Amino acid sequence: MYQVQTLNHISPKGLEHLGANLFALDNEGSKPDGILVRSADMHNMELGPQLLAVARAGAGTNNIPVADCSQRGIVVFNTPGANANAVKELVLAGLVLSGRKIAQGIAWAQTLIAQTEPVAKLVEKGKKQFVGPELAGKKLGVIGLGAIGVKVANMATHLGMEVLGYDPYISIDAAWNLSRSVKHCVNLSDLVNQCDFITLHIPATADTKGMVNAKLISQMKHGVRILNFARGELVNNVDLISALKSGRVGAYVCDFPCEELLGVEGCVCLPHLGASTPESEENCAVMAAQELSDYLLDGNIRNSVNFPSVSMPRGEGNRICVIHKNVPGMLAAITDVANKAGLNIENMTNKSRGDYAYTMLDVTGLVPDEVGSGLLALPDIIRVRVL
Ligand SMILES: NC(=O)c1ccc[n+]([C@@H]2O[C@H](COP(=O)([O-])OP(=O)(O)OC[C@H]3O[C@@H](n4cnc5c(N)ncnc54)[C@H](O)[C@@H]3O)[C@@H](O)[C@H]2O)c1
Ligand SMILES: O=C(O)[C@H](O)COP(=O)(O)O
Repeated sequence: MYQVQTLNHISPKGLEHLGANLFALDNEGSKPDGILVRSADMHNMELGPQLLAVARAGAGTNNIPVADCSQRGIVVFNTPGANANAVKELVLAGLVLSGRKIAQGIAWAQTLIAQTEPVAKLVEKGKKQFVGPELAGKKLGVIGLGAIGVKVANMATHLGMEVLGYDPYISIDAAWNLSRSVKHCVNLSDLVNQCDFITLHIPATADTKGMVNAKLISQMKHGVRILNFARGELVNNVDLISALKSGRVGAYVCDFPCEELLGVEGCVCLPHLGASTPESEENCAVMAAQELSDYLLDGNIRNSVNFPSVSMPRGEGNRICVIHKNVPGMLAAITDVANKAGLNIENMTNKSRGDYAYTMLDVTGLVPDEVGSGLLALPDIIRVRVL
């Protein structure tokens, strides 16, 4: 029986994939084998030695100590694309909100109740303060053309916008899915200096944190409207607020409110609603639960952010799963231990990713305990499981 701890509310449709005969679900989870998480911050959590995997029901993994997990042989999964449509639809709202002063207009309309003049008259007198531009014919810059960025870029072409995209690491899949009318920018300056609207769809990493700062803003068009449905950390808020005050930035629509942004004119804050649809919560939960179950029960890895994708159909016999460093001689050393124990290796697979690698062997014959301890005694072996 595997213990699975849920750190956030996870859609019950996903949890159904963790059958009660094999998995015990628990919010507290003193010694979980697996963790299911959304945005809960895990950086200061103590992760026990028994923890095998963390599955993020969502895209961003900056709330998880991924590097530490890698060193300890804890596989971290996410659910690529499972909430992309939900975010795309909210970006559509964000585009309109950033141009048409809707949030400000709604707030103002609410104040009319206390006035002496008829509301309809006040509306017609006051509406001119909320005039804002249309999207059609304007230029939209999409930074990051992954699962969400591609959907946003394609959608914007259907709104009559001219779309420019920037992503130096674009995947082949994403490139195939991108509308041919999206203009490819090879550097960021080329994108930011011509766009009326800019939308961010990149992960928060050491390289991207604070990338929207005074320097980048100074290269943007005067009055540019910026949308951030990716992560708050991507934007230097002090620089952004000063640009909103000077009018250099016309509006900032952001899914990540924080103390300094609230109440700033021109800033529209949403409470991290990008993935908050029943459809997306369900998609993410189902995918995360399946990834976790497949790894815990069969050792297969799909959609990990720190280990390679490795899977084999399960046959008869036992499976030995080894997480190790990506260094020469590991395969020979692992198979040597299996051979010495008299095991016949029926199938074997090995893949590496950066500094780490993963090897699975399907063997016939009972696997004696010495195999596990023998493998763990080898240098550069991080974790061994016999399933
Ligand atoms: N608001 C929300 O609720 C919500 C929901 C889902 C995702 N997100 C955020 O959006 C981000 C993107 O999600 P996704 O599903 O599209 O992820 P993704 O991994 O499919 O796409 C990210 C893209 O960013 C690109 N990229 C990385 N660094 C870049 C850089 N410096 N410049 C340009 N491009 C760069 C990558 O090549 C990739 O194509 C997530 O990491 C997460 O932080 C927010
Ligand atoms: O990275 C993500 O997938 C989003 O930020 C969604 O986060 P949530 O699952 O907490 O809504």
